[in-house]
Formats: sequence, structure tokens, C-alpha cells
Amino acid sequence: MTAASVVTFGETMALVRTTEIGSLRHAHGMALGIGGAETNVAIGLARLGVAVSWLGRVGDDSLGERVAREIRAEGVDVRTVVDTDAPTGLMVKERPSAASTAVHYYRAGSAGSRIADADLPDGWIEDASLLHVTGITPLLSSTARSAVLAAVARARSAGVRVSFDINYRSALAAATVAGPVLREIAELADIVFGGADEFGILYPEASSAEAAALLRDAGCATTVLKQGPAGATVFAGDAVVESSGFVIDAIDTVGAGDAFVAGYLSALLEGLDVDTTLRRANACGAMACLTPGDWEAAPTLRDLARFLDGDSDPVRR
Ligand SMILES: Nc1ncnc2c1ncn2[C@@H]1O[C@H](COP(=O)(O)OP(=O)(O)O)[C@@H](O)[C@H]1O
Ligand SMILES: O=C(O)C(=O)C[C@H](O)[C@H](O)COP(=O)(O)O
Repeated sequence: MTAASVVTFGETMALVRTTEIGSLRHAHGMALGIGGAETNVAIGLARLGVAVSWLGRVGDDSLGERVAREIRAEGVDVRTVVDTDAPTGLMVKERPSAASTAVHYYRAGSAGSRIADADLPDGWIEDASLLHVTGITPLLSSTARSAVLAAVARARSAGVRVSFDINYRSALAAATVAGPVLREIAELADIVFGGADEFGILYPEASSAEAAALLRDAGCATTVLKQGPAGATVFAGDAVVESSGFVIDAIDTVGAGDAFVAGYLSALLEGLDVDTTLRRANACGAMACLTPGDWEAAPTLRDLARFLDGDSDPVRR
């Protein structure tokens, strides 16, 4: 197999979501799928034509097989370490009301959280164009944190670009605990993605623009501020480029950030200019909000072209 352009690793869980609106206490219908920040990005990249590889630990169980099978079916090069001592993690998603989503994690001690430096094969990172990591993995366990730091160090010494999505999850650590851990990784990255609240966790007294300047001083060339329906802003050197979001009827916004990152990185790897990159990223983020799954609505290049053309007519072939 040829080397992947993008490599990423982390935990992907089985995902159970209620199929009706209302509390989990009373829900009857449930749909089974999978989800994890890094594989959401990997699938988004694969759909946009990028060669991408994901590595993770899964349990020696049916849900682990499902995780691997489903990601592989999306065209991602999947490398799993089967952990016979821990189960595949689980995420449960409910819609308490039409306007809200709640996510419950059952991942403490899971196989995915036990990822370690030794799981990352020789040459896997070094032969890639870009390593993508998130702030979820380093907060899963001490071995996972060490794996992220080792991967970033390996990428840097091989001249491989590092992308980091802060992706702070309060269920994993308090902001005061997570802040220094996530800041250390962000300051080693070439490009950092996050929301205003997440930059505030890295640098509590700073605005997002000030956080971008602090990151730049630390050596991180590009900071991308995700702003929900409002779109996004890129801080690169002294330049600030803003792009409005697309107006859509959002059904489920979970996964928008990961789809946005996939859109952004795919355009970056194609060498597109910042305006086109941001427009693509915003479109991918918006499209991810149009259906309930975390990654299912991530667009292919053809879906994307159709969305950007504003084409809402039925497709007839
Ligand atoms: N309601 C929405 N309408 C249109 N675009 C959206 C909406 N929510 C998110 N997006 C798009 O997805 C991107 C990421 O969403 P955001 O909520 O900012 O990140 P995250 O999911 O990481 O918290 C936004 O920058 C925007 O491009
Ligand atoms: O792996 C985890 O801990 C997750 O939470 C998986 C999430 O479903 C996605 O990462 C969605 O995140 P956003 O794109 O920011 O909405």
C-alpha cells in the first residue's frame, strides 16, 4: 500500500443513538453505529479523495469488529490493535428535545483508551504528509497522552506537518487540568483548530485573537477558530481571514467540527488558497449538520460541488 497523506489515531467507539426525540429513560428505538473524533475526520478526508490511515485499539468483541469494518468500508486504511483485556468503548446519544443533543460516554478503561507509543508503527508517521491528533486522546489515559506526544515529536523530527483539534471534552478532565496538557500539544502543532471556549481553556485570560498570537509566537503558524453557524476565522501570520457559515436547517450539529477539519485539511493538502479552503470547510461543517449521524453526512467531492452550487433539486440519474 502507498503511504497515506494523512495519519491519525485515537479512540473510536460504538455509538448508540435514540431514533426518536425524548429522554433516554423512555426511548425504545435505538440505532447502532460508530463514532470518534479522529475517524470522523479520517472518513471525511477519504470521501474528499485524501489517502488516510487511522490506528486505534479495539476490544476483542463484536463492537470492535464493527468499528474496524465500518471505517475500512469508508476507504480509510485501518490499523487496529485488538486488546483482549478491555472492551470497545461506547457512546450513547439522546435527543432530550428537538433542539438539544446529549452524549454519554462509557469509555473509562476501554481498549481505545489504552493506546500506547508502541502501537504506532515505524515509518507510519514519517512517511505521511500530515499527522492529525485531537485533545481527546491525551486525556484518555497516561499511555494515550504519551502516544500523542511521541507521535507529535516523531512528526516534527521527520518534517511532517502536525494538525491539532483541541476538541475539549469536559467528561474527560476539568478545564484546569486539561488546559496545560492541550496547550503543550497546540504549541507543538503547525495548525490548531478550536472554538472560542477551547482557546480560553488553553490561555484563560486571552481572547481567541490573542490566543492565536500566543500560538504563533510558540511556533504554530495557523490557528483556525470554528464559530458554529457564524462560520470560521483563520489567523495565519499577521493575516486574519473570516468566512461566514452557510445558512441551513441544522438537525444534529455533533460532528460538524470534525467534518469542518476534514474539509480544511483536504483543501490545505490540495494547496488551495485560504478563502477557498475556509469555504470548503464551512460547507463540510454545515453539511454534517443535515442528518443525525456524527460522520454519515460528511460530503464526497461531488456532494460538496452540488452543495456549493446551491443545487437543491432532486438528483435524477
Ligand atoms: N448550525 C450551523 N449552520 C451552519 N454551519 C454550521 C452550523 N454548525 C456548525 N457549522 C459549521 O461547522 C463548523 C464547526 O462547527 P462548530 O460548532 O463551530 O465546531 P465544533 O463541532 O467543533 O464545536 C463551523 O465552523 C461551521 O462551518
Ligand atoms: O471521540 C469523542 O470523544 C467524541 O466526542 C466523538 C464526537 O462524536 C465527535 O468528535 C464530534 O465532535 P464535533 O465535531 O466537535 O461535534
